[in-house]
Amino acid sequence: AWGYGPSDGPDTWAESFPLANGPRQSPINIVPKEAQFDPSLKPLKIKYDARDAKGILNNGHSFQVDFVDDTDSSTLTGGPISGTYRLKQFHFHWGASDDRGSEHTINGIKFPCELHLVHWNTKYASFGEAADKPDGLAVVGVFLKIGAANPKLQKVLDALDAIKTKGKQNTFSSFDPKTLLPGSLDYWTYDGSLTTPPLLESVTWIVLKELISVSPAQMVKFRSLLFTGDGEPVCNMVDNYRPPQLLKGRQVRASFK
Ligand SMILES: CC(C)NC[C@H](O)COc1ccc(S(N)(=O)=O)cc1
Ligand SMILES: [Zn+2]
Repeated sequence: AWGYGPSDGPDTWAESFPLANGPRQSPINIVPKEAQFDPSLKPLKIKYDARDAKGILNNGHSFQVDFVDDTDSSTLTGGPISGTYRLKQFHFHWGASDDRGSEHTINGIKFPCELHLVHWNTKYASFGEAADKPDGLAVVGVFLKIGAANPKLQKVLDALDAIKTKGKQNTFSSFDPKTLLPGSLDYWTYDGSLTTPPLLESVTWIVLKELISVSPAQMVKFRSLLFTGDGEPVCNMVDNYRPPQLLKGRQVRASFK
């Protein structure tokens, strides 16, 4: 199976997942000066209901917080997308040290961590149905930068001790991920893909310009997770990021001047 190590990492993924060399792969390096301001882009409209939070899972690649998505109670609309997209889960990517960990980069700069809020287009019946359609998914990306401890992260980080190893999951309730977002919803947007196998080219990426903070001690919590399952040789869950991919002629648009 795939991973982030020398023998199963991003450079090997094309062997089993030919989309790895496709025309709209993610992440990318964002060069703000080359992004075109698009006045037709609408403001992002994000409406989440804390009661939709369901569980937290170590999936062996990251950890994710899953949401109930059988109604339009937690949705993303506006921005570059048309129609209604429902929140399915959020997860993170991070590094072994504070100098790396994000998937998208800005002018080649890597951040220590990146948050992904994954939504699916309700014109399809489910996430699984939407996942391989060109307009199937919309992921909001948020960069985390080292600074003061972020109190909004703490509930998530405190839940990690119970899901240390691959496959472990726990209940996780009453959490509004909107509290993780920065004050400004200015964004860059481009057509891309899942950043992990199966690398499906189904994602409208919406990367926020404003960062949120995370402290070094909080980063240590992320790094306390394991890629490996109970009873397997221990492998710390770190550097679970794919590096930037070729733009291949794609336009990156900005919602702001
Ligand atoms: C093919 C479908 C049904 N299964 C996909 C699997 O759950 C993985 O889903 C995802 C969802 C989001 C991302 S990211 N890092 O681009 O936000 C990557 C994989
Ligand atoms: Zn992700």
